Amino acid sequence: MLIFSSLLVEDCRESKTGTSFGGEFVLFSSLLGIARACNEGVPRWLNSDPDHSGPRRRANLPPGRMGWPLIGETLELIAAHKTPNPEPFTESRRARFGPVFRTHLLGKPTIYSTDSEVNKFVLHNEGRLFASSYPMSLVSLLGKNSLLLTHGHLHKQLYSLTWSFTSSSVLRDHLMAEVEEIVCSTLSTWRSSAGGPEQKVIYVQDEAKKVTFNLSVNQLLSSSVDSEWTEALRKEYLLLVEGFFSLPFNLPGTTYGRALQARIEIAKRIKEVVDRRKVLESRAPGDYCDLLAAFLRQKLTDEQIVDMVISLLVAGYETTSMIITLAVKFLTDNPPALEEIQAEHKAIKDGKKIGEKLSWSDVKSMTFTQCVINETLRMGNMVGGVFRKALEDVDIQGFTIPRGWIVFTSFRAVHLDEANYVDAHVFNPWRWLDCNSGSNLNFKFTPFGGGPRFCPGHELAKVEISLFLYYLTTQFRWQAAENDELIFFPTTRMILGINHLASVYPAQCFVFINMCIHNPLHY
Ligand code: HEM
Repeated sequence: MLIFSSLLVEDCRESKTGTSFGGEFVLFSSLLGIARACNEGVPRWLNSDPDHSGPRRRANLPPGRMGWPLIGETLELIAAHKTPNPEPFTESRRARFGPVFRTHLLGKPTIYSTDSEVNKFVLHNEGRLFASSYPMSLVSLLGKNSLLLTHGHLHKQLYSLTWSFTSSSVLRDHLMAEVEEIVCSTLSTWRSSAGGPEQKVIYVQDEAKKVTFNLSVNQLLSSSVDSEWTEALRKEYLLLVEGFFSLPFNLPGTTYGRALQARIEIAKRIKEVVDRRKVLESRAPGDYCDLLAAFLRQKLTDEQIVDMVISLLVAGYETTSMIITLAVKFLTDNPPALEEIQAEHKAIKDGKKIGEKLSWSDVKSMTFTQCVINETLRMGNMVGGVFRKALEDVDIQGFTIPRGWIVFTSFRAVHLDEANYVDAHVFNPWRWLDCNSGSNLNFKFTPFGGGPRFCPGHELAKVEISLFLYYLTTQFRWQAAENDELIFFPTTRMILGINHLASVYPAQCFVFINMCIHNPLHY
């Protein structure tokens, strides 16, 4: 899956809100000997048109500007997304050129679409007119057999395998109990051990990440690994993810070099689990029912298994944990919404015996919770859009997208367009009451993408978020301890890391840094 941030640019999170760029990228730009060159009127060798679109095709291009040679408008894009308000990048171009414009991003000439109809057309034609496209750094780190990178028959096989492990029935019969257990055990560590009033710092983003990572590992490898193994893998995995946002220079000490090393280590660890499992399966076939068992049954090679495990961890980890974190933030900032979700959860809890777990129908009955999740997905835009490559010249809305060009389908622009949502920048979960399923709305709501690559984990993600919010609101009360803001590069995240200070009172409360929690309410 492509997040805006899966780029070839160096991450420089240390600068948090600044618009400076990492050393590798600055070096890269200097090497290019930057000279501003708009598409019109530059010498041919400077005109960054690697596909050499002929005059006919160029005449039909959507309007726009290509920015600097080779790096195009990448710096402007990143600078905008390192602020809490990246919209001007898109809005200024949309106002000047219309909803579909050309630009040059991440080394490629790009058609940038803020139009839901164009997005729909592009995503539905995956594999025919367009193919998903990822930067080189990501390809090497994920591995060529990753579900996100495969095409054709292999993609279909791996996709339906993944889908079969996240379907409603699997969720209802198996996965939900696992999610519940992991959420409850994570939240139980927040409680005051002494039982008296005390203050405690809770890092909600980290806590959410523990939940989603542990769950993914469980789902993939089940009981074949213990918590120590999982934590060691998570550390390597964090290094790997850093590499997604770096220049693909495999030099010692670079982010990308460290990420490649981490990938080798992760592959070794996963391979050990696979070898152990093969022995166990040969002694007692059919004892396991996780994804690894399914991969082995389908006779995937070790290399394919490693790539699949890595890509599934990538796809579900940061996306879901960040939406959990954002949902807590939006609720904290909106007391009426918080009260309503608390009331919904309390009504469910009141109908339960002490310690009784949630049922599938309980989750399905959480109407307002689903509204909160939809609104968080719309405003949070964890996946701001996806990149596709045109496999041939494609004519659409009177324009031609030349073969080899990239199309960026911006979900973010559609989700925050006033023409699609009244007061689009206001968190208003009630807007979903009339259309709770949030199913696509004719491509005006696509947090999980669309077409043949529609997110196979969308239901699982919603269950994880619902359960986290349920146990949070029924066990704790909280208040914001300090303000924080969202930025969108290299991924959607809080500037301060959305760390929450929890002030814990005996059976009553928790507070966070940034947003906070109050107390365990007897559960
Ligand atoms: C809130 C959480 C999530 C969001 C916002 C999200 C969003 C997306 C989006 C937009 C895509 C489409 C990418 C494209 O078209 O290129 C996608 C694909 C994918 N997602 Fe998710 N996702 C989430 C959670 C999960 C989870 C929990 C899993 C775990 C199974 C998962 C697994 C995948 C996979 C494997 C793909 C690739 C499908 C393909 O390329 O065929 N996602 N996701």
